[in-house]
Amino acid sequence: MDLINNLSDRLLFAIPKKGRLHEQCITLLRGADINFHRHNRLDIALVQNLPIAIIFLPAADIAKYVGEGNVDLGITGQDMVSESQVEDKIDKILELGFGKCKLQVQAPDKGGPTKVEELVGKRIVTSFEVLAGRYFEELDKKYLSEDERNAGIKTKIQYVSGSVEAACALGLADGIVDLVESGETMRAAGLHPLITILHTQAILIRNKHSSNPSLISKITARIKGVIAAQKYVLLNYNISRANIKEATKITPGRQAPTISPLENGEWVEIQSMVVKEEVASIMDRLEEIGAKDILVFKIDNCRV
Ligand SMILES: Nc1ncnc2c1ncn2[C@@H]1O[C@H](COP(=O)(O)OP(=O)(O)OP(=O)(O)O)[C@@H](O)[C@H]1O
Ligand SMILES: O=P(O)(O)OC[C@H]1O[C@H](OP(=O)(O)OP(=O)(O)O)[C@H](O)[C@@H]1O
Repeated sequence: MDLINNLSDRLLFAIPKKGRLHEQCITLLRGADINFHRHNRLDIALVQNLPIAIIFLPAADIAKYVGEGNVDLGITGQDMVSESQVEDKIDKILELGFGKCKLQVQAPDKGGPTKVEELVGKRIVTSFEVLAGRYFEELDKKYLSEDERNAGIKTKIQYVSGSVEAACALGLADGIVDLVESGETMRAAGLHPLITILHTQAILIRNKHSSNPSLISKITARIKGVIAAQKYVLLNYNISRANIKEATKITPGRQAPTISPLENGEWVEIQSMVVKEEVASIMDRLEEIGAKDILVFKIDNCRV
């Protein structure tokens, strides 16, 4: 198939071709019924049921491509958007709730600094040279004297593309700036955090001037539905009429709970969406007020 000639009428939607965000992006698109087949090693896949082409790119490049308008829509980390300095060229459509982590300044446990200002004038290694550079430029202004600055002293930021955590052990750096989620990689490298520069998660972005806003709205609504379905479960239980007020305080629902009478007249059935992470404690509280037959249902997809 002539892929390139097939792209002209399609909305171009970039997702990370590998790495931390890749699998979740694929799951999200599948859940949104955006169907495509990626041929072996090809970085472009045509969507079969919508006029969209999925473009597989390094997460680090997606913000730049969307910002420049080479692609219309993309999923990448907020960190990549800030690092690429394209915030004025893109619209952030939606936070996606995965890829959550922090960009932190880190230093060696043994003999390393305990405060970030101790790194001023020293060597920092990072893949985030813009964000790290901006952060330490401010610290330099604050903590270096005018004489020191006039003498050309400043914190040195060196870019590496990966394995940033090895830099201190290799003698290349006094501190690093890198992403931390569980902290396992940091601890394994004998490092500790000094300060958080940025909180990040995966986001859906569009170019400010991208065409086909109605298709973008449709994709956004579908993705929102998948995210909400992952976040909520449906709770169903029976409760005596006397306890309806108390029960609806515990499960108010998104708009309001659905309350249906049971045949015996004294009891009702209540149905309500609840946040998945809170379901166990909500069930405990419902039991305490006498709820029976509490059932939890997974939501496959929804529009809220
Ligand atoms: N440990 C993590 N936990 C959650 N999200 C992360 C983590 N590490 C990175 N991310 C998010 O995923 C994005 C891509 O990071 P990743 O390390 O996968 O990038 P990559 O360098 O393109 O991939 P690779 O390391 O395979 O070359 C980051 O910009 C960040 O938003
Ligand atoms: O706090 P943790 O849960 O240990 O995660 C942090 C690690 O995850 C990312 O790297 P990744 O594993 O994606 O590989 P990379 O070094 O190739 O970017 C990041 O660069 C850290 O190294």
